Amino acid sequence: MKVLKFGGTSVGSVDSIKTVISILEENLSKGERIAVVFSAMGGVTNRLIEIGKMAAAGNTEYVEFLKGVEERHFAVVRGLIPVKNQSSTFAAVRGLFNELEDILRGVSWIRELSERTLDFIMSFGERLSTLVITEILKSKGVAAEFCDARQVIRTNAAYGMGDVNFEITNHLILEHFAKSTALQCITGFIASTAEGVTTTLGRGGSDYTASIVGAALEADSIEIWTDVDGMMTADPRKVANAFTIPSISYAEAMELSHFGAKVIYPPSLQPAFAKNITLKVLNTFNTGFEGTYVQKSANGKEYVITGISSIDEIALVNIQGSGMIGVAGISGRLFTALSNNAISVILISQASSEHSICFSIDPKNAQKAIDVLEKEFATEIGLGHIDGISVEKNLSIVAIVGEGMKKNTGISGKLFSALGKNGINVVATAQGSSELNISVVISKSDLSKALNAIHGVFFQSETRSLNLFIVGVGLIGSTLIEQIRNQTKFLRDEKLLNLNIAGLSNTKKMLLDPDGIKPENWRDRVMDEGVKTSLPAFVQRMIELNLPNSVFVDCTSDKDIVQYYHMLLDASISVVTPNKVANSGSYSEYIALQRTALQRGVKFLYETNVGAGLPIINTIQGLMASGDKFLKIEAILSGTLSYIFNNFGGDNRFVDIVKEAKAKGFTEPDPRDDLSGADVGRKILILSREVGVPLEPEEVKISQILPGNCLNAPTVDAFFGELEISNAYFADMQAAAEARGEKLRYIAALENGKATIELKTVDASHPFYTLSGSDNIVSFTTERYKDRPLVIKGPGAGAEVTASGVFADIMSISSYLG
Ligand SMILES: NC(=O)C1=CN([C@@H]2O[C@H](COP(=O)(O)OP(=O)(O)OC[C@H]3O[C@@H](n4cnc5c(N)ncnc54)[C@H](OP(=O)(O)O)[C@@H]3O)[C@@H](O)[C@H]2O)C=CC1
Ligand SMILES: N[C@@H](CC=O)C(=O)O
Ligand code: NA
Repeated sequence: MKVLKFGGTSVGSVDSIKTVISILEENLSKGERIAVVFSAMGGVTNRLIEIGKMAAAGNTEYVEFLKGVEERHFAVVRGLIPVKNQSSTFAAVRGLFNELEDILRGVSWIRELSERTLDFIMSFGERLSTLVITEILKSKGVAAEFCDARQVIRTNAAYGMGDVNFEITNHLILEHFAKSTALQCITGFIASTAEGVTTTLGRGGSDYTASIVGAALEADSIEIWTDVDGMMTADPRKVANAFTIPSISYAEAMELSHFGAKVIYPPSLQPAFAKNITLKVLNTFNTGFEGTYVQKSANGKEYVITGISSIDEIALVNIQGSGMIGVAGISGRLFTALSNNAISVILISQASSEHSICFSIDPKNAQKAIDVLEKEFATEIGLGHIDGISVEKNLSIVAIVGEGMKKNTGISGKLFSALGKNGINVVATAQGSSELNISVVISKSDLSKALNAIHGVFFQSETRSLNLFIVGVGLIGSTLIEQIRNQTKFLRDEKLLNLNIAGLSNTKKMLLDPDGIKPENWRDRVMDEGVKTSLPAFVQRMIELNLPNSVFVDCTSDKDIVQYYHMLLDASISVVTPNKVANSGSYSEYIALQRTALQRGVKFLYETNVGAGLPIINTIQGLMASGDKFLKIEAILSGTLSYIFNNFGGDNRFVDIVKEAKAKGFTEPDPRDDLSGADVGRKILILSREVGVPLEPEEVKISQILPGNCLNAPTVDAFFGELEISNAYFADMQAAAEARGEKLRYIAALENGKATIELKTVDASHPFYTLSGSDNIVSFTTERYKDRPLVIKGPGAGAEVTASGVFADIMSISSYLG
């Protein structure tokens, strides 16, 4: 025996009822014994309540509303019953509406709508839908019978939420089913008292009916047909990656649905659970969907948690005071006072210090709770034993649920770290000792971010998203976007990672789109949809969007942008940048950024500040963390100058080689920064700071390679002009070195706390002699690398290597976020 239940949407239209009929026919064709429970047509119950209230208020417009409800039922009769059989059903439906009209007239006359009357009015919803569908089945030759649940389900007279008398009910159901083998079409939601007065079953009503009938008949299974694909790992409206849970235990279903998952209302399924009956949640609108199985214990769990749920809006009440410590009975009085005033408590948290108790409630009850508690504890407040009672609003609860928590450690760690890394403050937390649920109270504005971040870390075989906001789409920025484009499939398939470009900007236009800007058409979109650039607006919008796993990527060489780093890190947004400005300003600024990132638990990564993609900063940070001491650094840190000195000579003009370096993407946006030594100066300064030498920019001693006329050129064009006329200056320098069998090298060094940059000539015995292209080389002498220094060498400038270094920083944030 199987009991099927179809909800309001499933019986809400001609088309959906057609599907319902075919599902029933298919079951019958297999020879399976089934019974079926129907809800009222979607929206009808609410409409009937509204109509009842209108009538009670003397508003005669209810008559029109009622006509609408009648018409919906007539439309189903017309649509699904052959014309020759329609009249008897029309008559039966009309009969019910006549009865309803009489009652409503009575309500409007006496202007009173008791719970008892309302139950009776509501009962028409299920009676009508079930009557019509029974007639449709009969017209198709199915041996179907209308079963008015008021004949078989007995409750007390608690109108609105009748308390079922199972002993009598079970007996009545068994007796009823013994009488006939026809398909019983049962009205959901309704019941009656022993005196025959109509009652309803409260929340989850028709599910409850199915559960009561299924349990009484000891059915093999109960199928709850809804309009969604079963129970999901999270609310799909809030978490795009949410997916269907294939199997879930009764207890988990209880926990999940308590917090928002409205697909089923498990308390109403208790009778079926008590008899160990398997419940399947299926989708009338997707009959291929296999369903969520709800059973005593779930099978084959792939993840440690089963789902995440939330309550969007709660208020947190806090009561605290030193007089509460060690005093028995405070919480007893507190919760009794609340319960006496019908204030339901959603979550409770008390630390072992007993200094405070906080609990969350529906915000509607907040003021009432304060009044009640101030009255209850008036004496203690007067004596100063209790400081007072405060309420915080605009909060939400997020709960992770799953029986896997019992067996696995580190779950709460994972939860809190996902929240922490996304800068989400946990206001309160509670975990039951059943270890089935960990709940956290957070700010409502962080709800969506929290749900997505948590879903990402717990359901990792689902693709996670990193949201990138890239400012600067010049050489490096656009190369980065191209690399992202080429790696999209690999990252998605192999790393389950989606790099979502949620914002882009250059100096003219900016575009933010949380749904993503595709790397395939970003130029067109920025051009067409972008608005005038405003960095403050870009940053503000980013913070407002509050997307989880956000990363700000600064691919400019702008000075002003740096002031936003703090704000971003403070908002728990990681920053990745090849821009050296922030780290080469004052030491206090450098250290402040490091601290903010550390405090906020986010990342500030800038590997490409020195040696482009070469792993220089990471190497230093690794050595420093493990306790090595740096004794000396010697390095060639300019890709541009390296390229120039490796290629200048012979017939080549100096200015042409500089232009080549620029064309190859080695130079700074302003090549004077490279040739003036400023760029190398910034790099050795950053390296000094990384190894623990707190230098200021002016302490780096830079010796110039440029003659004064070039150095002072006011514009880039003028600079190239001066280079043209200074060719002999550079040619002589190069020739003199060559004559000695040596090469020109612009070498930065840090030793004894002093940073210097000098143009030197090196002979073939020097490790810096054999460089080519835009090579950088760094030699670290440390306590551990004393006899033979640690050397890192390779191309240290260029679009591809720099963009890939930025990419690597982004990837390391993705692994950090987990
Ligand atoms: N080239 C290399 O090998 C290496 C470069 N770097 C660093 O990479 C960074 C980028 O260099 P590169 O790509 O060559 O520079 P580009 O000049 O090619 O690009 C800079 C981009 O930043 C944009 N931009 C500048 N200021 C702002 C602002 N205030 N708001 C919005 N957008 C802005 C520019 O917009 P618009 O197009 O409108 O001008 C442009 O899109 C620099 O900091 C550089 O030092 C680091 C290591 C190696
Ligand atoms: N312009 C720089 C690029 C890397 O920082 C260089 O030439 O090294
Ligand atoms: Na680097």
